[in-house]
Amino acid sequence: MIVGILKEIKVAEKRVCMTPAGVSVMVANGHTILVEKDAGKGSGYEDSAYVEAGATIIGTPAEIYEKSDMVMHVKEPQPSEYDLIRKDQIVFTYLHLAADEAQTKALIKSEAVCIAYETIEKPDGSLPLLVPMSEVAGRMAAQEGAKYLEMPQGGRGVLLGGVTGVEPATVVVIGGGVVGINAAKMACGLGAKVYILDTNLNRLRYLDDVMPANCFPVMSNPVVLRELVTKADVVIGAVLVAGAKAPKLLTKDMLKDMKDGSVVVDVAIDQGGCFETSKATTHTEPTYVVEGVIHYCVANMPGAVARTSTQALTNATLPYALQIANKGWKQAIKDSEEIKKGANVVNGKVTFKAVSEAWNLDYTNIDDLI
Ligand SMILES: NC(=O)C1=CN([C@@H]2O[C@H](COP(=O)(O)OP(=O)(O)OC[C@H]3O[C@@H](n4cnc5c(N)ncnc54)[C@H](O)[C@@H]3O)[C@@H](O)[C@H]2O)C=CC1
Ligand SMILES: CC(=O)C(=O)O
Ligand SMILES: [Mg+2]
Repeated sequence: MIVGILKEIKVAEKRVCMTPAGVSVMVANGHTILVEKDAGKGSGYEDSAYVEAGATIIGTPAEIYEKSDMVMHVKEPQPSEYDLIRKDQIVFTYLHLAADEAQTKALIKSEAVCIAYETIEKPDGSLPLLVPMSEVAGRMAAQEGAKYLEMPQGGRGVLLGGVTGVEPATVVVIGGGVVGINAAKMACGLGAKVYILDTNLNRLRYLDDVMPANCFPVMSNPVVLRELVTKADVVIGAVLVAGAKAPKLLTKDMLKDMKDGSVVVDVAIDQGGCFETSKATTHTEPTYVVEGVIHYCVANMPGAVARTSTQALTNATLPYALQIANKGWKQAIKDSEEIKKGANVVNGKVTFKAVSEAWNLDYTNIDDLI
């Protein structure tokens, strides 16, 4: 198969979807790999490293779309690419369609086969291609919270860990999955008092077992949330209902009761955000203020630590890219329930239920298309 590795064009996005090491594995499996010029530069991989791994360097995204059977990205295709996507072409990347109606419609129109990293799901319910970036974003969320609490950044001037004789900051993490546990680990490590909320009792039991003594796992409900956010210096939004729009848990009304100069980090913004006042921001302008509360809502947080993220992402995506390239998309889906769950829009049909529900579109079972 001819596989195209596109350069990221989202604002300040420096990741690339495959390292040269990943390319060498694809080439060893008999695939032709086209890499857009300078695709790896932001992550520290020169074109020469890709050539050494057996790839061909291509000058423009248009040429990659024209020549490839499968195109790969990190972030969702941007509007400038919509018309380049071809019928029957495989598009394999993060899509987050339940938060993006325009992209959903563009992918339907393209009649391409769009497989989303973030909805590929293992039998135990885990999301193997989301996990590495959730680890990164969770860890970063604690760092961003600490940073924006500093006064030069507009924060209320509280040190996350406090010091001898002075109370530490209070951090509330909503959602105790991969993002949540990673955010909580970092905040706990810095000495903050951390509440982590989830609706899944088994998950709370697990958190209770593994987290340190300054972490308090709590059953999530609106009453508890309202009470905790009034005490919070940092609130981190980390909930997910796979592939669906995030529920709005922190309301504008609750926000009014928060302390001025406190910080909210909505990691779930890629699925539309779990705070009522969230709107997506970029690394060049990451924050804005509502009701005196600093909002950080960057939808591609791992892009800021591209070197780490690119390696972690390739480690996870490569085995799936390989299966799709080796077998073709139909056979790969027939053989793998995990990849089947990744199918979001196929040949003009929406094949992921939560996406069809988000935009009131007809749903087609993928089994009818393979
Ligand atoms: N902004 C960014 O750069 C990035 C964003 N993300 C996003 O972060 C979000 C979280 O991802 P993961 O941690 O990997 O998901 P996950 O599936 O590991 O964890 C989500 C957790 O939320 C809990 N949950 C669901 N509904 C809830 C509710 N109403 N109240 C409290 N908890 C609830 C679930 O029980 C689960 O434990 C996703 O939207 C993901 O796409 C991930 C990576 C990067
Ligand atoms: C998961 C995601 O949205 C990201 O890594 O950018
Ligand atoms: Mg206020």
